[in-house]
Amino acid sequence: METLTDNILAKTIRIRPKESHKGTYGRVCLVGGNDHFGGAILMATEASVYSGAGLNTTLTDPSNFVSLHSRLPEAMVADFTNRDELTDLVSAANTVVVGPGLGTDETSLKVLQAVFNTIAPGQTLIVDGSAITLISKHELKLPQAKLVFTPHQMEWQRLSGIQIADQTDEANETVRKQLGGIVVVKSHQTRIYTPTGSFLNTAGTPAQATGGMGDTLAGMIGGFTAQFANQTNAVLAAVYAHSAIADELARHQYVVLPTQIIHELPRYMHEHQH
Ligand SMILES: NC(=O)C1=CN([C@@H]2O[C@H](COP(=O)(O)OP(=O)(O)OC[C@H]3O[C@@H](n4cnc5c(N)ncnc54)[C@H](O)[C@@H]3O)[C@@H](O)[C@H]2O)[C@@H](O)CC1
Ligand SMILES: Nc1ncnc2c1ncn2[C@@H]1O[C@H](COP(=O)(O)OP(=O)(O)O)[C@@H](O)[C@H]1O
Ligand SMILES: [Mg+2]
Repeated sequence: METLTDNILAKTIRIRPKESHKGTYGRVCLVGGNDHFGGAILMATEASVYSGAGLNTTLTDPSNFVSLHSRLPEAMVADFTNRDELTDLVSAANTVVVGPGLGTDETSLKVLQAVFNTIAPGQTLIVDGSAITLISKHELKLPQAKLVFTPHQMEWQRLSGIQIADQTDEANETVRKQLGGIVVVKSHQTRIYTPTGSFLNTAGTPAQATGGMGDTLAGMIGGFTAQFANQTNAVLAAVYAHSAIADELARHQYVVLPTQIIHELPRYMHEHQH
């Protein structure tokens, strides 16, 4: 198991070429946010926008449209129950993030199945939060795509069947192989399992233990994978940056809010571009 350091940022965050435009930096489609968990998809979307993804569209419950637009005019919105719009927007994306605040009811399940039926093998699909719980509950068949799962330990227990106390590297890696793709098992020391090796994130702080912190990471992984070519490095860099920014803020703060991490992203990425 390799420990992540800021080397991963230098390997990943590129100085932007002059000759470029929003299309150069990827399209992200974020799917989630029911009528109770609007904040989750708002934070995920804000994290993707502030990570620098060129175009961001959020498929959510219409009750979240006004709050999303008033906070984040950069993002586009659409109703996640509109099947035609979902198909068009998911198909057009480089990266799709599904799950933050999606919920686990009948509508949530239909939305997730629509995403799974639309996604293509060349696209990156970040599977977070409620989407992980739904897959576990309904034993859903996974689509062909570049899959990135971002469970916390309880969600990983549901998805993998491995009890939290038994989540050893060996057991986690065995299930990752069965699932395919990358698995980010989030905890106070997040572990990332990839086809090319396993990584330990020793950055991060208990000041991060607050709702929305994982939704924010999912959006960052969305923004990083959409604009940086090496998908594994993009995931690793997002995990590291999320915690390293929190560590900076926690030097002077008892608690670090997800939105505070998001707002530091443009400055932090500027300092670490190569
Ligand atoms: N503002 C919002 O709208 C928020 C919405 N959220 C959404 O709420 C939905 C449910 O997610 P939750 O994670 O709250 O609920 P879950 O029921 O999936 O998991 C939470 C449970 O797991 C336990 N647990 C064990 N180990 C853990 C670990 N290492 N990290 C975190 N929890 C651990 C917790 O104690 C808790 O009982 C998701 O879709 C999520 O995106 C949450 O992110 C909270 C904020
Ligand atoms: N004590 C801690 N130390 C370091 N990181 C933490 C700690 N507690 C939580 N985190 C981080 O916060 C995030 C929580 O994710 P998650 O539980 O999915 O949050 P939510 O679903 O509420 O957005 C993960 O990235 C996790 O690593
Ligand atoms: Mg979560």
